[in-house]
Amino acid sequence: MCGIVGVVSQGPVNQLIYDALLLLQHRGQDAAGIVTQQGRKVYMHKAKGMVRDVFRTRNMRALPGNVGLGQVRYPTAGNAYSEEEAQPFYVNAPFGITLAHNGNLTNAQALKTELFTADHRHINTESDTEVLVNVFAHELERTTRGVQLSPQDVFAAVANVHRRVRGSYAVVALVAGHGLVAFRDPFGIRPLCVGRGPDGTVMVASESVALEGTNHRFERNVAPGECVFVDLQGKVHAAQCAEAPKLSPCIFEFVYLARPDSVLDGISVYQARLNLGETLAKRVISTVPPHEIDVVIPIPESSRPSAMQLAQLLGIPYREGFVKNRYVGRTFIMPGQAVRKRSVRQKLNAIGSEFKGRNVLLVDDSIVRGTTSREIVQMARDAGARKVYMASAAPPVRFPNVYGIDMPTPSELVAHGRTVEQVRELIGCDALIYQDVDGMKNAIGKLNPQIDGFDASCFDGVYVTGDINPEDIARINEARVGQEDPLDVTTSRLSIPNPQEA
Ligand SMILES: O=P(O)(O)OC[C@H]1O[C@H](OP(=O)(O)OP(=O)(O)O)[C@H](O)[C@@H]1O
Ligand SMILES: NC(=O)CC[C@H](N)C(=O)O
Ligand SMILES: [Mg+2]
Repeated sequence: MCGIVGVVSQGPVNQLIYDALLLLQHRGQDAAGIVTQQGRKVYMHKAKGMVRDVFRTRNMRALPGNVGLGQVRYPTAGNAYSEEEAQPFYVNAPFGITLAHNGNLTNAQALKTELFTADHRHINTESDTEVLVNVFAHELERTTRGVQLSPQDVFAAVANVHRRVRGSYAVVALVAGHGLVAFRDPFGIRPLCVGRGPDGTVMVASESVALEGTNHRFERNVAPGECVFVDLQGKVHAAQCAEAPKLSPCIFEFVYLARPDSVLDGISVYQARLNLGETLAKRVISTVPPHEIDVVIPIPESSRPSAMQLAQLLGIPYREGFVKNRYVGRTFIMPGQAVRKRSVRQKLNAIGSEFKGRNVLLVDDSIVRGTTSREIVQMARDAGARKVYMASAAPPVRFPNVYGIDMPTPSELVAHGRTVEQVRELIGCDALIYQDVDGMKNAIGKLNPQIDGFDASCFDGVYVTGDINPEDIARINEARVGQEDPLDVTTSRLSIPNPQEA
């Protein structure tokens, strides 16, 4: 996942894009970039780092114009440490196109070969986004007659993109001198919505929080497969460009990725997490009698709504036992296991009095590599807890994700090939309670009956695009180079020993 935003206004947009990116920072912490357009000239600044570090005053001054887009990156393809793979990407023909992408193409390698042999286009990085911008540019070149670009030309090009590209992609692109293009893959795996400001400014963004926080009224979601073209006057043109669109958003957005104050595809992320807490409470009761739990403690940040609801239903006090260092970012989306592990201890610290002599139930939204839970259980014990129970508001993560979450290797996942009891042993807690897959789907799905289903592939191994096999997963993993922390002196990717190998 990454955060993307695009804006068409009648006044300067650099600060507005910056503000929107700050509101989307939780979706990507590794690199950030902004592109603006004045006349036919395009201005760009992108670099590695968080939004606040990437854009200094001098960079902001060098981003003039009333139209633009931006991105915060969480790398899932290519080289995490490479500045040149930060987004947006630029190609000069046709018209001058810049593009930012949230998602992951599953046929990027095949497309790269095809782009070279059939379309005579050179791809200079390992980024799947560079592949995507070149496919879009090539298709736009083919569908456009003359120097004027009509919305129909754009829609025809996007329809061809859908035919060639596989995987997940929510996209914003700027066609210099013409306008802003936004589209979503035919399954709507990654989110994208449109809003409008009081002065008529049109904004397209990954999450509604970016609209709300910059004083734009949410108007609608971009439908799966749909393309929205906003011309330079702010007029919105839209068309369905996919042959068989089906709304199947990624369920992990609701579990962890998105901000709780966002509403994605008609579902409040906060309400989704409350509902997960409710169904999890029922599972806790059947494993640990509530009278054996003295206190429910969330693992900040994302698990809070689920933990709160669970505690209320069980009638057990909810307490804040861990304090989060607000200057450390999200650990899961950091590249490299060593940096993630270090960060858990830097990020969370226990308040001893909440643990001493108590039986505690720790609640997290999800357990993926097990980095957080293993450290946290130990911290609870060190702080004097008598019994440490652990509950996860999501089911075990057993399968790789190929749609824009950086977990492509099964062996990285603590629950892959292990029973719940084996995971419990590894994490070191006294009982481990997981949500079940149907419970999760129902808890979230009932909030919008119009959703056709979810991509829940990391939980159930069913990939909505229907075309993923083990070779694809291996290839996608290979395409993900340089994700290890350069400071990491250990050789192993996962520091948790595999009991089957022991
Ligand atoms: O099993 P793991 O591999 O450790 O991954 C799961 C953990 O990572 C995330 O937290 P993170 O610190 O990224 O963000 P948060 O502050 O939003 O909870 C998530 O909320 C879990 O706590
Ligand atoms: N997480 C994402 O959406 C990543 C986008 C793109 N695949 C990249 O690696 O830059
Ligand atoms: Mg967390």
